Amino acid sequence: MNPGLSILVVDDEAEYRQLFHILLRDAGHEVDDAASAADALTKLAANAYDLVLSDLVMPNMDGIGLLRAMKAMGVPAEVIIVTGYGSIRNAVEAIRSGAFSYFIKGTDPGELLHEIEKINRLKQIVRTELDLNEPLLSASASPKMRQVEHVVEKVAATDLSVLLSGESGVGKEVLARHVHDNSLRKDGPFVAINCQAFPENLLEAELFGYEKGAFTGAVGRRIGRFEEAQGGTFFLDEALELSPAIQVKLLRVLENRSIERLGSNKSIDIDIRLISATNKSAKEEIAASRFRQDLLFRINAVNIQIPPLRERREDLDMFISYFVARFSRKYNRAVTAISDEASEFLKTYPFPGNVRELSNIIEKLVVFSQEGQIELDESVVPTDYAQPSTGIDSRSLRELRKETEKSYIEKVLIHYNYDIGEAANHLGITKRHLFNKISEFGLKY
Ligand SMILES: Nc1ncnc2c1ncn2[C@@H]1O[C@H](COP(=O)(O)OP(=O)(O)OP(=O)(O)O)[C@@H](O)[C@H]1O
Repeated sequence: MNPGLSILVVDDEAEYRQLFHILLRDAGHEVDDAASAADALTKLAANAYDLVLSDLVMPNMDGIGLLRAMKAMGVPAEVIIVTGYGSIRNAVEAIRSGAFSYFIKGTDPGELLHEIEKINRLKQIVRTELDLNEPLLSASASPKMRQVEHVVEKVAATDLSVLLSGESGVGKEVLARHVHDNSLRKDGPFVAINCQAFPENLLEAELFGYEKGAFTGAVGRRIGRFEEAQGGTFFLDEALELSPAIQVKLLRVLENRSIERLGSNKSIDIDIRLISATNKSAKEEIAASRFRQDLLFRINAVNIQIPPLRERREDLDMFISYFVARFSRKYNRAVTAISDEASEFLKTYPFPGNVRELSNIIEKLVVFSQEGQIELDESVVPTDYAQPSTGIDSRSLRELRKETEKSYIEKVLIHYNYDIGEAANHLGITKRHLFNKISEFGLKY
């Protein structure tokens, strides 16, 4: 449950002020009220509110006037307009003037609370004061991840070798850097190499370096990665992919704590801490004789298994908030809400690509966000997750969905005589979402 918002209720009728006051206070929000737009502007100048819930029809300045005055003053609070006149024109005007949402007096107050909860979801990001320059590695709600954090805390400051196992994208490299940053070697270098990225002959030269003339093309001396990592941490990604020949050489390095550059017999002492990563099962690689048991002992003093994201769904909310905040900042987008559809997708999608995939998806959703709201954009949803079309023609799934949606929404609107509340209810979406669809599809109302 998110902590409450600070809300200013603006209504010229005392009875409604009181009603909303009680409703919102009971839902855990902090409530203040004002009897006119002028009164509200005075309060807004003196206090910070997250949300203004304003009546539309008031003497002197009405709700839309208040909204415009707030925008002109640069008040950042969201606005929900309340009216007893459930006409769509007022609602559309309020939304066009920048209101977050619209509520019709006398309809289900649960819907109002639901809209407020949407605003609240993202306000938490600002409140949690996440350090967006740092990865999210503590305060996990998942017992499996807490165990990982516990082990990392214990071993970071030692020189023990660590093998990080886990699927692609779970954050093995992120964790390796974290171990380094919390080790006694933190002022030394962190040198990462992906074993799969190099063909075998090049990998050896890359790791050990070479002297001029060591092989054709070795036109000058080159320091290898082991040497570059002197005094720091050496991160060997995809370590179980190493060829048998390189495995023997690595074993020798770890046993002797020294290397020789290619083309030289001079031994150079090496002071590194080794962290390796793999998405394979060490047990299987050993059983299939693809990896040496003696080398595994050396690289695996401590084994840390990072669970896939689908096994730590408790952390999804935290990651969603973190990435939304991070990409909002990166693209300078003031995201204030996630639509129900987008939220539902993010909470149910299995994320086979783990944290990397979640991060990529949220980055695109933030880029596509409109009016501060993240909507579920079909082009962002992985294709194997989208529903397939029934007939085959030249239309993309996206076009087909749009057409089907447009004609269905039109039918529902006609059926309910353009009563937005009823139509939205029937469609199972919010009024705001329906307004967006009406304007997106250019529907008449
Ligand atoms: N805890 C985290 N906090 C923030 N971002 C994270 C975290 N874990 C993973 N990421 C994001 O996911 C991406 C993938 O992370 P990383 O490269 O560490 O995964 P990996 O397990 O090493 O993947 P691979 O096996 O494919 O190399 C990173 O670029 C980062 O953006």
